[in-house]
Amino acid sequence: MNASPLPLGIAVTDVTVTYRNGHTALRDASFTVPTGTITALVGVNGSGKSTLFKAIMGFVPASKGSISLLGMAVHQALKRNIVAYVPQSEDVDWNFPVLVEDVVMMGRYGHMNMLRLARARDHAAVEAALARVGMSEFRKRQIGELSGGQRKRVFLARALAQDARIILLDEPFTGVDVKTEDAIIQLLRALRDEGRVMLVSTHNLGSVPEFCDRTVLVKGTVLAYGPTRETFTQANLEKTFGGVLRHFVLEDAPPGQPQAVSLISDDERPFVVYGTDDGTKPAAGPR
Ligand SMILES: Nc1ncnc2c1ncn2[C@@H]1O[C@H](COP(=O)(O)OP(=O)(O)OP(=O)(O)O)[C@@H](O)[C@H]1O
Repeated sequence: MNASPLPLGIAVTDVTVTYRNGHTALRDASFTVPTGTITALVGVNGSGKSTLFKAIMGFVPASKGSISLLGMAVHQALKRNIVAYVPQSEDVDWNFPVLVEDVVMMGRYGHMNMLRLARARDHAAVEAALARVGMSEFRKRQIGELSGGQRKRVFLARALAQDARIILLDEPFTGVDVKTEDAIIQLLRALRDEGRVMLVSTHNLGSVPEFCDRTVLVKGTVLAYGPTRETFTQANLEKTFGGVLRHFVLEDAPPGQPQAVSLISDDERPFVVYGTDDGTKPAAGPR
């Protein structure tokens, strides 16, 4: 007998979000994310990525459409601690005096009673989460005393302490060195292999084909979504980024090298598209 299929990790259907000032940041956005995947959320500044995260977290209401998380409505999923949000650095007050271990303990709040008294299992979860992101020795540090990469790891540890099945990461690589980025990617892969869902907004286009199974392209709505191989194409990226995409074509390569190379760069790591063997035009998609 076949096992019944797992519910979709995230299903967003025809979602429109209008802020109180009347600005519609997302219109009729639809996409799905299966469980056990890392999905990139890609788009220019102001295209609606954070708005999508806020709608998934129930911070802003959708004026139209529906969102389901592991088959549950958002409010049910939040109640069951299924979803965690790792915020953009700019959204955090780093001057707030709080220790690293206290930030990670916040991930346990949903598992505690109203008095928020941490029990042995909460301390154990915090310890395990800090160890997993390599931050155990920083547990007594003030959060404001950490580097950008260390801060990201602490917020990821908070999501792990929560044992969230769906983790939303808002630009986790901004201000992070390549070594830390690689360490975060390794961790995300391990979490994917445990069957969790990671939705990651990023401007590091070059890293997307490397570690994201799927991609959602956003520009005030969802333009395209699906396996990265099919979605993350030069044509789709041009639609998504329009004039702001820096697109260089390097030609006249030496013999034996790809005959044309396009560098598509939004911000940080560029996305490299190698040319066809006859050297006439760049092939879309990573190699
Ligand atoms: N609270 C708000 N009230 C009104 N408009 C908002 C609000 N928050 C965001 N917006 C607007 O909604 C649009 C989408 O913003 P959003 O923050 O979702 O973009 P983003 O894709 O996350 O951008 P970035 O890459 O810069 O983080 C923008 O035009 C923004 O100015």
